[in-house]
Amino acid sequence: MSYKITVIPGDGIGKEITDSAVEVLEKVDEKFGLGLSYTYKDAGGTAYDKFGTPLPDDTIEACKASDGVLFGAVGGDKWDNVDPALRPEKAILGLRKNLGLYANLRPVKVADALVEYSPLKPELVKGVDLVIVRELIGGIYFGDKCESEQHNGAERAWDLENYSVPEVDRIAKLAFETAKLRRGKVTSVDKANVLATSRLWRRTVAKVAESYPDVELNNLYVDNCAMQLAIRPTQFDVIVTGNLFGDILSDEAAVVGGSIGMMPSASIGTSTSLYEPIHGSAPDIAGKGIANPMGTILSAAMLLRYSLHEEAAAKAIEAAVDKALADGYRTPDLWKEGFQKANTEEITKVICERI
Ligand SMILES: NC(=O)c1ccc[n+]([C@@H]2O[C@H](COP(=O)([O-])OP(=O)(O)OC[C@H]3O[C@@H](n4cnc5c(N)ncnc54)[C@H](O)[C@@H]3O)[C@@H](O)[C@H]2O)c1
Ligand SMILES: CC(C)[C@H](C(=O)O)[C@@H](O)C(=O)O
Ligand SMILES: [Mg+2]
Repeated sequence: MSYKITVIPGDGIGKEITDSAVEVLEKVDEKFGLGLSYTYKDAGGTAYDKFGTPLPDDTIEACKASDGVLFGAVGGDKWDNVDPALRPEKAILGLRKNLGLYANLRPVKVADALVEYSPLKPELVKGVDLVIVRELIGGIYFGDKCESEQHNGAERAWDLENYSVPEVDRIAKLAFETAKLRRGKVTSVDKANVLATSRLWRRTVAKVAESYPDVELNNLYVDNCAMQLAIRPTQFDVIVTGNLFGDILSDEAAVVGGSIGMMPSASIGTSTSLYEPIHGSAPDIAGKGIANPMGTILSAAMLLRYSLHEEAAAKAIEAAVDKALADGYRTPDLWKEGFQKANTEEITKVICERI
Protein backbone atom coordinates (compact mmCIF):
# COMPACT_ATOMS: atom_id res chain seq x y z
CA MET A 1 0.00 0.00 0.00
CA SER A 2 1.17 3.52 -0.64
CA TYR A 3 -0.71 6.79 -0.84
CA LYS A 4 0.39 10.27 -1.85
CA ILE A 5 -1.03 13.19 0.10
CA THR A 6 -0.54 16.83 -0.89
CA VAL A 7 -0.40 19.10 2.15
CA ILE A 8 -1.15 22.79 1.70
CA PRO A 9 -0.61 24.65 4.99
CA GLY A 10 -1.51 28.11 3.59
CA ASP A 11 -1.53 31.15 5.89
CA GLY A 12 -2.06 32.12 9.55
CA ILE A 13 -2.69 29.05 11.72
CA GLY A 14 -2.56 26.87 8.58
CA LYS A 15 0.93 25.54 9.28
CA GLU A 16 0.25 24.85 12.95
CA ILE A 17 -2.92 22.84 12.28
CA THR A 18 -1.63 20.88 9.27
CA ASP A 19 1.61 20.02 11.14
CA SER A 20 -0.58 18.65 13.90
CA ALA A 21 -2.79 16.62 11.53
CA VAL A 22 0.25 15.16 9.74
CA GLU A 23 1.71 14.10 13.10
CA VAL A 24 -1.53 12.23 13.82
CA LEU A 25 -1.54 10.72 10.31
CA GLU A 26 2.03 9.51 10.87
CA LYS A 27 0.91 7.86 14.07
CA VAL A 28 -1.98 5.95 12.39
CA ASP A 29 0.36 5.08 9.53
CA GLU A 30 2.75 3.47 12.05
CA LYS A 31 -0.10 1.46 13.50
CA PHE A 32 -1.95 0.47 10.30
CA GLY A 33 0.96 0.38 7.80
CA LEU A 34 -0.72 2.71 5.31
CA GLY A 35 2.41 3.88 3.47
CA LEU A 36 1.50 7.58 3.45
CA SER A 37 3.86 10.08 1.80
CA TYR A 38 3.54 13.86 1.80
CA THR A 39 4.28 16.62 -0.70
CA TYR A 40 4.05 20.17 0.65
CA LYS A 41 2.80 22.96 -1.63
CA ASP A 42 2.22 26.69 -1.31
CA ALA A 43 -1.08 28.52 -1.63
CA GLY A 44 -2.69 31.72 -0.40
CA GLY A 45 -0.95 34.88 0.77
CA THR A 46 2.26 32.96 1.44
CA ALA A 47 2.35 31.85 -2.21
CA TYR A 48 1.47 35.37 -3.37
CA ASP A 49 4.44 36.77 -1.43
CA LYS A 50 6.79 34.16 -2.93
CA PHE A 51 5.51 33.85 -6.48
CA GLY A 52 3.13 36.75 -7.11
CA THR A 53 0.16 34.36 -7.36
CA PRO A 54 -1.97 32.77 -4.61
CA LEU A 55 -2.29 29.51 -6.56
CA PRO A 56 0.83 28.38 -8.45
CA ASP A 57 0.24 25.86 -11.25
CA ASP A 58 2.47 23.28 -9.63
CA THR A 59 0.22 23.31 -6.54
CA ILE A 60 -2.74 22.38 -8.74
CA GLU A 61 -0.72 19.72 -10.56
CA ALA A 62 0.51 18.19 -7.30
CA CYS A 63 -3.09 17.99 -6.03
CA LYS A 64 -4.26 16.28 -9.20
CA ALA A 65 -1.41 13.76 -8.98
CA SER A 66 -2.14 12.82 -5.36
CA ASP A 67 -4.63 10.54 -3.63
CA GLY A 68 -5.93 13.29 -1.35
CA VAL A 69 -5.27 16.89 -0.39
CA LEU A 70 -5.03 18.19 3.18
CA PHE A 71 -5.59 21.95 3.26
CA GLY A 72 -5.06 24.31 6.21
CA ALA A 73 -6.45 27.80 5.59
CA VAL A 74 -5.65 30.93 3.62
CA GLY A 75 -6.11 34.66 4.09
CA GLY A 76 -5.20 37.48 6.42
CA ASP A 77 -5.36 41.26 6.79
CA LYS A 78 -1.87 41.57 5.32
CA TRP A 79 -3.33 40.91 1.87
CA ASP A 80 -6.50 43.01 2.20
CA ASN A 81 -5.35 45.52 -0.38
CA VAL A 82 -3.94 43.25 -3.09
CA ASP A 83 -5.68 43.02 -6.47
CA PRO A 84 -8.96 41.13 -5.77
CA ALA A 85 -8.04 38.57 -8.45
CA LEU A 86 -4.90 37.72 -6.44
CA ARG A 87 -6.37 37.61 -2.94
CA PRO A 88 -5.32 34.58 -0.85
CA GLU A 89 -8.92 33.28 -0.86
CA LYS A 90 -8.60 32.85 -4.64
CA ALA A 91 -6.32 29.91 -3.86
CA ILE A 92 -9.01 27.80 -2.23
CA LEU A 93 -11.67 28.95 -4.69
CA GLY A 94 -9.33 28.13 -7.60
CA LEU A 95 -8.47 24.71 -6.20
CA ARG A 96 -12.14 23.86 -5.76
CA LYS A 97 -12.85 24.91 -9.34
CA ASN A 98 -9.77 23.27 -10.87
CA LEU A 99 -10.38 19.98 -9.09
CA GLY A 100 -14.12 20.04 -9.88
CA LEU A 101 -15.00 19.85 -6.17
CA TYR A 102 -18.70 20.50 -6.49
CA ALA A 103 -19.73 19.18 -3.08
CA ASN A 104 -18.56 20.18 0.35
CA LEU A 105 -19.63 17.86 3.16
CA ARG A 106 -19.59 19.54 6.56
CA PRO A 107 -20.63 17.13 9.32
CA VAL A 108 -21.69 18.54 12.67
CA LYS A 109 -21.62 15.98 15.44
CA VAL A 110 -21.32 17.08 19.02
CA ALA A 111 -18.89 15.03 21.10
CA ASP A 112 -20.49 14.02 24.41
CA ALA A 113 -17.74 15.86 26.26
CA LEU A 114 -18.57 19.10 24.46
CA VAL A 115 -22.35 19.18 24.91
CA GLU A 116 -21.97 21.67 27.76
CA TYR A 117 -19.88 24.02 25.56
CA SER A 118 -22.72 24.80 23.24
CA PRO A 119 -24.48 28.11 23.77
CA LEU A 120 -27.66 26.02 23.49
CA LYS A 121 -29.14 24.07 26.39
CA PRO A 122 -27.67 20.52 26.68
CA GLU A 123 -31.06 18.91 25.99
CA LEU A 124 -31.16 20.71 22.60
CA VAL A 125 -27.63 19.70 21.63
CA LYS A 126 -27.47 16.07 22.74
CA GLY A 127 -27.79 13.85 19.67
CA VAL A 128 -27.05 16.52 17.07
CA ASP A 129 -25.72 14.63 14.06
CA LEU A 130 -26.21 16.47 10.79
CA VAL A 131 -24.30 17.08 7.62
CA ILE A 132 -24.40 20.18 5.48
CA VAL A 133 -23.98 19.34 1.80
CA ARG A 134 -22.88 22.64 0.32
CA GLU A 135 -22.67 23.28 -3.43
CA LEU A 136 -19.11 24.50 -3.85
CA ILE A 137 -18.26 25.65 -7.37
CA GLY A 138 -21.30 27.61 -8.47
CA GLY A 139 -23.70 30.30 -7.35
CA ILE A 140 -22.80 33.86 -6.52
CA TYR A 141 -19.20 32.92 -5.69
CA PHE A 142 -18.45 32.14 -9.32
CA GLY A 143 -20.86 34.37 -11.24
CA ASP A 144 -19.79 37.45 -13.16
CA LYS A 145 -18.81 40.33 -10.92
CA CYS A 146 -17.88 43.96 -11.16
CA GLU A 147 -15.65 45.54 -8.53
CA SER A 148 -16.63 49.10 -9.41
CA GLU A 149 -18.51 50.98 -12.10
CA GLN A 150 -20.40 54.21 -12.48
CA HIS A 151 -24.17 53.85 -12.66
CA ASN A 152 -26.67 56.71 -12.56
CA GLY A 153 -23.99 58.99 -11.19
CA ALA A 154 -22.94 56.68 -8.36
CA GLU A 155 -20.30 54.03 -7.93
CA ARG A 156 -21.63 50.50 -7.64
CA ALA A 157 -20.38 46.92 -7.59
CA TRP A 158 -22.22 43.70 -8.35
CA ASP A 159 -22.02 39.92 -8.12
CA LEU A 160 -24.30 37.72 -10.18
CA GLU A 161 -25.84 34.54 -8.84
CA ASN A 162 -26.65 31.79 -11.31
CA TYR A 163 -27.36 28.07 -11.03
CA SER A 164 -28.07 25.62 -13.84
CA VAL A 165 -30.22 22.49 -13.55
CA PRO A 166 -27.23 20.10 -13.95
CA GLU A 167 -25.35 21.91 -11.16
CA VAL A 168 -28.29 21.57 -8.77
CA ASP A 169 -29.13 18.05 -9.95
CA ARG A 170 -25.68 16.61 -9.10
CA ILE A 171 -25.48 18.16 -5.63
CA ALA A 172 -29.08 17.12 -4.89
CA LYS A 173 -28.32 13.52 -5.93
CA LEU A 174 -25.32 13.47 -3.62
CA ALA A 175 -27.46 14.80 -0.77
CA PHE A 176 -30.10 12.10 -1.30
CA GLU A 177 -27.45 9.37 -1.57
CA THR A 178 -25.94 10.68 1.67
CA ALA A 179 -29.35 10.68 3.38
CA LYS A 180 -29.99 7.08 2.25
CA LEU A 181 -26.92 6.02 4.25
CA ARG A 182 -28.06 8.06 7.25
CA ARG A 183 -31.52 8.81 8.68
CA GLY A 184 -33.27 9.33 5.35
CA LYS A 185 -34.12 13.02 5.59
CA VAL A 186 -33.07 15.88 3.31
CA THR A 187 -33.76 19.53 4.10
CA SER A 188 -33.20 21.73 1.08
CA VAL A 189 -32.46 25.33 1.99
CA ASP A 190 -33.08 28.24 -0.34
CA LYS A 191 -34.69 31.66 -0.64
CA ALA A 192 -37.34 30.66 -3.19
CA ASN A 193 -39.73 33.37 -1.97
CA VAL A 194 -37.37 35.97 -3.45
CA LEU A 195 -34.68 34.52 -5.72
CA ALA A 196 -35.12 33.01 -9.20
CA THR A 197 -32.04 30.82 -8.66
CA SER A 198 -33.69 29.43 -5.54
CA ARG A 199 -36.90 28.62 -7.41
CA LEU A 200 -34.89 26.65 -9.98
CA TRP A 201 -33.03 25.02 -7.08
CA ARG A 202 -36.29 23.97 -5.41
CA ARG A 203 -37.84 22.58 -8.63
CA THR A 204 -34.70 20.61 -9.42
CA VAL A 205 -34.37 19.15 -5.94
CA ALA A 206 -38.05 18.10 -6.02
CA LYS A 207 -37.45 16.30 -9.34
CA VAL A 208 -34.43 14.44 -7.92
CA ALA A 209 -36.51 13.49 -4.86
CA GLU A 210 -38.88 11.49 -7.10
CA SER A 211 -36.12 8.90 -7.54
CA TYR A 212 -35.68 8.56 -3.78
CA PRO A 213 -39.09 7.56 -2.42
CA ASP A 214 -37.55 6.38 0.85
CA VAL A 215 -35.98 9.72 1.61
CA GLU A 216 -38.12 12.49 3.08
CA LEU A 217 -37.65 15.94 1.56
CA ASN A 218 -38.60 19.21 3.14
CA ASN A 219 -37.79 22.76 2.08
CA LEU A 220 -36.83 25.64 4.33
CA TYR A 221 -36.10 29.26 3.59
CA VAL A 222 -32.59 30.13 4.66
CA ASP A 223 -33.63 32.69 7.27
CA ASN A 224 -35.88 30.13 8.96
CA CYS A 225 -33.16 27.47 8.69
CA ALA A 226 -30.73 29.77 10.49
CA MET A 227 -33.25 30.08 13.31
CA GLN A 228 -34.12 26.36 13.38
CA LEU A 229 -30.42 25.51 13.75
CA ALA A 230 -30.38 27.64 16.87
CA ILE A 231 -33.61 26.35 18.42
CA ARG A 232 -33.83 22.64 17.41
CA PRO A 233 -30.71 21.41 15.60
CA THR A 234 -31.58 17.73 16.19
CA GLN A 235 -34.35 17.97 13.56
CA PHE A 236 -31.73 17.94 10.77
CA ASP A 237 -30.15 14.98 9.05
CA VAL A 238 -28.85 16.22 5.66
CA ILE A 239 -29.05 19.90 4.75
CA VAL A 240 -28.44 20.61 1.07
CA THR A 241 -27.91 24.18 -0.01
CA GLY A 242 -26.09 26.58 -2.32
CA ASN A 243 -22.60 27.96 -1.97
CA LEU A 244 -23.24 31.16 -0.02
CA PHE A 245 -25.99 29.86 2.24
CA GLY A 246 -23.87 26.77 2.99
CA ASP A 247 -20.91 28.92 3.95
CA ILE A 248 -22.94 30.93 6.45
CA LEU A 249 -25.05 28.10 7.88
CA SER A 250 -22.01 25.90 8.49
CA ASP A 251 -20.27 28.50 10.69
CA GLU A 252 -23.53 28.84 12.61
CA ALA A 253 -23.91 25.07 12.95
CA ALA A 254 -20.30 24.88 14.18
CA VAL A 255 -21.22 26.95 17.22
CA VAL A 256 -23.81 24.34 18.15
CA GLY A 257 -20.85 21.97 18.43
CA GLY A 258 -18.94 24.23 20.82
CA SER A 259 -16.16 25.66 18.63
CA ILE A 260 -15.47 26.25 14.98
CA GLY A 261 -12.04 24.71 15.63
CA MET A 262 -13.68 21.27 15.87
CA MET A 263 -15.33 21.21 12.45
CA PRO A 264 -13.93 19.19 9.52
CA SER A 265 -14.97 19.06 5.89
CA ALA A 266 -14.54 17.03 2.72
CA SER A 267 -14.75 18.59 -0.74
CA ILE A 268 -15.44 16.00 -3.37
CA GLY A 269 -16.07 16.00 -7.10
CA THR A 270 -14.55 14.81 -10.30
CA SER A 271 -10.86 14.66 -9.36
CA THR A 272 -8.77 14.34 -6.19
CA SER A 273 -10.77 15.28 -3.09
CA LEU A 274 -9.67 17.99 -0.67
CA TYR A 275 -10.07 18.02 3.10
CA GLU A 276 -9.98 21.11 5.26
CA PRO A 277 -11.38 22.47 8.51
CA ILE A 278 -14.29 24.86 7.93
CA HIS A 279 -12.60 27.75 9.74
CA GLY A 280 -10.14 30.26 8.34
CA SER A 281 -6.57 31.31 9.02
CA ALA A 282 -7.50 32.89 12.40
CA PRO A 283 -4.99 35.78 12.16
CA ASP A 284 -5.85 36.82 15.74
CA ILE A 285 -4.22 33.68 17.18
CA ALA A 286 -1.75 32.76 14.42
CA GLY A 287 1.80 32.00 15.54
CA LYS A 288 0.80 31.59 19.20
CA GLY A 289 0.64 27.79 19.09
CA ILE A 290 -2.87 27.76 20.60
CA ALA A 291 -5.08 26.93 17.61
CA ASN A 292 -7.42 23.99 17.98
CA PRO A 293 -6.17 21.45 15.41
CA MET A 294 -9.03 18.97 15.90
CA GLY A 295 -11.08 20.16 12.89
CA THR A 296 -8.03 19.53 10.71
CA ILE A 297 -7.28 16.20 12.38
CA LEU A 298 -10.90 15.12 11.81
CA SER A 299 -10.56 16.31 8.17
CA ALA A 300 -7.56 14.00 7.86
CA ALA A 301 -9.78 11.19 9.16
CA MET A 302 -12.29 12.01 6.41
CA LEU A 303 -9.44 11.82 3.88
CA LEU A 304 -8.57 8.34 5.10
CA ARG A 305 -12.22 7.28 4.92
CA TYR A 306 -13.37 8.77 1.60
CA SER A 307 -10.20 8.94 -0.51
CA LEU A 308 -8.12 6.04 0.78
CA HIS A 309 -10.96 3.78 2.02
CA GLU A 310 -9.00 3.18 5.24
CA GLU A 311 -12.02 3.06 7.53
CA ALA A 312 -10.26 1.51 10.52
CA ALA A 313 -7.56 4.19 10.51
CA ALA A 314 -10.19 6.94 10.16
CA LYS A 315 -12.14 5.53 13.11
CA ALA A 316 -8.95 5.31 15.18
CA ILE A 317 -8.39 9.05 14.73
CA GLU A 318 -11.99 9.94 15.58
CA ALA A 319 -11.92 7.72 18.67
CA ALA A 320 -8.62 9.28 19.80
CA VAL A 321 -10.07 12.80 19.50
CA ASP A 322 -13.16 11.75 21.48
CA LYS A 323 -10.97 10.12 24.12
CA ALA A 324 -8.73 13.18 24.47
CA LEU A 325 -11.84 15.29 25.10
CA ALA A 326 -13.41 12.72 27.42
CA ASP A 327 -10.15 12.66 29.39
CA GLY A 328 -10.57 16.39 30.01
CA TYR A 329 -8.04 17.97 27.62
CA ARG A 330 -9.13 21.29 26.12
CA THR A 331 -7.50 23.71 23.69
CA PRO A 332 -7.89 27.38 24.76
CA ASP A 333 -11.00 27.91 22.58
CA LEU A 334 -12.73 25.26 24.71
CA TRP A 335 -11.01 25.65 28.05
CA LYS A 336 -12.98 25.98 31.28
CA GLU A 337 -12.05 25.81 34.96
CA GLY A 338 -11.48 22.20 36.02
CA PHE A 339 -10.12 21.01 32.67
CA GLN A 340 -6.59 20.39 31.47
CA LYS A 341 -5.44 23.20 29.17
CA ALA A 342 -3.52 21.94 26.11
CA ASN A 343 -1.98 24.04 23.35
CA THR A 344 -1.75 22.83 19.75
CA GLU A 345 1.38 20.77 20.32
CA GLU A 346 0.14 19.29 23.59
CA ILE A 347 -3.30 18.25 22.29
CA THR A 348 -1.61 16.67 19.27
CA LYS A 349 0.57 14.58 21.59
CA VAL A 350 -2.45 13.64 23.71
CA ILE A 351 -4.35 12.50 20.60
CA CYS A 352 -1.34 10.58 19.22
CA GLU A 353 -0.99 8.73 22.54
CA ARG A 354 -4.62 7.63 22.20
CA ILE A 355 -4.32 6.22 18.65
N1 LIG B 1 -10.92 27.76 3.76
C1 LIG B 1 -10.21 28.80 4.12
O1 LIG B 1 -9.03 28.89 3.83
C2 LIG B 1 -10.86 29.91 4.88
C3 LIG B 1 -12.08 29.72 5.56
C4 LIG B 1 -12.65 30.79 6.26
C5 LIG B 1 -12.00 32.04 6.29
N2 LIG B 1 -10.81 32.17 5.61
C6 LIG B 1 -10.02 33.40 5.69
O2 LIG B 1 -9.41 33.46 6.98
C7 LIG B 1 -9.20 34.82 7.35
C8 LIG B 1 -9.77 35.09 8.72
O3 LIG B 1 -11.19 34.98 8.65
P1 LIG B 1 -12.16 35.10 9.91
O4 LIG B 1 -11.43 35.74 11.02
O5 LIG B 1 -13.42 35.68 9.42
O6 LIG B 1 -12.53 33.58 10.27
P2 LIG B 1 -11.69 32.49 11.05
O7 LIG B 1 -12.44 31.22 10.94
O8 LIG B 1 -10.28 32.48 10.62
O9 LIG B 1 -11.72 32.98 12.59
C9 LIG B 1 -12.93 33.31 13.26
C10 LIG B 1 -12.72 33.21 14.77
O10 LIG B 1 -12.61 31.82 15.12
C11 LIG B 1 -11.37 31.57 15.75
N3 LIG B 1 -10.84 30.29 15.23
C12 LIG B 1 -10.87 29.87 13.95
N4 LIG B 1 -10.26 28.70 13.85
C13 LIG B 1 -9.83 28.36 15.08
C14 LIG B 1 -9.12 27.25 15.61
N5 LIG B 1 -8.74 26.23 14.84
N6 LIG B 1 -8.85 27.24 16.94
C15 LIG B 1 -9.24 28.24 17.73
N7 LIG B 1 -9.93 29.32 17.28
C16 LIG B 1 -10.20 29.38 15.97
C17 LIG B 1 -10.45 32.71 15.37
O11 LIG B 1 -9.43 32.90 16.31
C18 LIG B 1 -11.44 33.87 15.25
O12 LIG B 1 -11.66 34.43 16.50
C19 LIG B 1 -9.85 35.66 6.23
O13 LIG B 1 -8.85 36.08 5.35
C20 LIG B 1 -10.80 34.69 5.56
O14 LIG B 1 -11.06 34.99 4.22
C21 LIG B 1 -10.23 31.13 4.94
C1 LIG C 1 -12.20 31.62 2.40
C2 LIG C 1 -13.53 31.51 1.74
C3 LIG C 1 -13.38 31.65 0.26
C4 LIG C 1 -14.25 30.20 2.09
C5 LIG C 1 -15.63 30.19 1.47
O1 LIG C 1 -16.35 31.19 1.55
O2 LIG C 1 -15.97 29.17 0.88
C6 LIG C 1 -14.42 29.90 3.57
O3 LIG C 1 -15.22 30.82 4.22
C7 LIG C 1 -14.96 28.50 3.75
O4 LIG C 1 -15.98 28.36 4.40
O5 LIG C 1 -14.32 27.56 3.25
MG1 LIG D 1 -16.68 29.92 5.50
